[in-house]
Amino acid sequence: MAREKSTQQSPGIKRNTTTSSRGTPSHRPQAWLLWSLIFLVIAVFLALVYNVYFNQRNSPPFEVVDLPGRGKGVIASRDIQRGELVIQEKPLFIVPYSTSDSPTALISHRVQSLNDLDYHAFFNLSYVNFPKSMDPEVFRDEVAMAIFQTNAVAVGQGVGIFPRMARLNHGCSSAFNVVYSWRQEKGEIVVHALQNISRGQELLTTYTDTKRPRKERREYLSKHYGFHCMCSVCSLPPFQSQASDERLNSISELYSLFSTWGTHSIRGTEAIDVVRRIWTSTNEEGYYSERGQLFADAALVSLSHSDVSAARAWATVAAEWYGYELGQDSEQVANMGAIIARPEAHYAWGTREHLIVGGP
Ligand SMILES: C[S@@+](CC[C@H](N)C(=O)[O-])C[C@H]1O[C@@H](n2cnc3c(N)ncnc32)[C@H](O)[C@@H]1O
Repeated sequence: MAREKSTQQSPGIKRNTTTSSRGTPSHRPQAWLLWSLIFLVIAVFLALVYNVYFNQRNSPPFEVVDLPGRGKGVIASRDIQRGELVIQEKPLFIVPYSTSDSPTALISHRVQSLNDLDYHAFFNLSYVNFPKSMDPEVFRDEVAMAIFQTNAVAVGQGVGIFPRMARLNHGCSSAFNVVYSWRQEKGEIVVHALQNISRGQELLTTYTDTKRPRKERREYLSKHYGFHCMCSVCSLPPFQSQASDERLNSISELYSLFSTWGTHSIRGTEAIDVVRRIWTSTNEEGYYSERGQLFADAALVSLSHSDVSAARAWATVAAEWYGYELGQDSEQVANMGAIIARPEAHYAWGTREHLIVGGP
């Protein structure tokens, strides 16, 4: 019946489509319009969401701001995940470690060769340890040298200036949350987040090996960088600061002990045990740097002793931590992949007595 009805009605319906605003057929063009509108709204909404997401992923996740008592510094403009790439930068210039020329003349020459933009970026950087008796407007070469000493970082065979990265302030032990590494093949520096960083938190790198007591760290930082470190570790109350110092000392000693496996002074099983102890102590301290290297060394010990499953297991955790610190696309992660795939193909395979050393 319904079908019959609809067939019978169709001629009249056709006639009515342009004049009537009621009844099913006269709604057809409006329904079409309504659906188009809905699709349009959805498309615009998706484009907006994508745009926001895309911009977030592609604009730097930080801003450089003035921070009382420490000049400029770098603050997260959104939450940053552990392992995220935060800075990728080519140097303004790189100089060799040592030179027969006067270092001041060498730096001055490199700075004079910069284009206007880079020249200003260089002279915008901060500097310390500049004699008060000298007028910085007059002694430009000496200012350039002071800027270089305050901001340059070791890369490959030389020392370079990276103006963006140079805004990162320092933190000790558990306080630093980003790590830089040099990519020789691309001639650039990359900085990765070693810990999750919340929006508004300062990004801190480390200027020195901080696996040493607060007094030593502060002396070094004061001498070379002209500041008294008040990072979250240096500001711990006396009892906790002492506990941290003891842990850091013990971690350093454990690293030294581990290295004696290379001279056959400790057995493979003991070396692996030391790695586990370093892992526990660094967890307690909140010190996450250098783990990729530590676990890669444990993989090396394991495969040298032909312990295939330990080698694979250590290489797996090494790849994870290298991934955070140096990037998933780093050659170190690729090297661990090769060990996981074929430990026996490694040059050190079976170079020590056969031994089950044990995994993580
Ligand atoms: C490489 S620059 C870092 C960026 C610098 N704050 C700026 O304004 O460009 C090194 C200098 O920053 C300052 N600095 C770095 N870390 C600091 C910290 N934790 N506390 C106070 N000052 C710090 C020191 O003056 C140091 O010599």
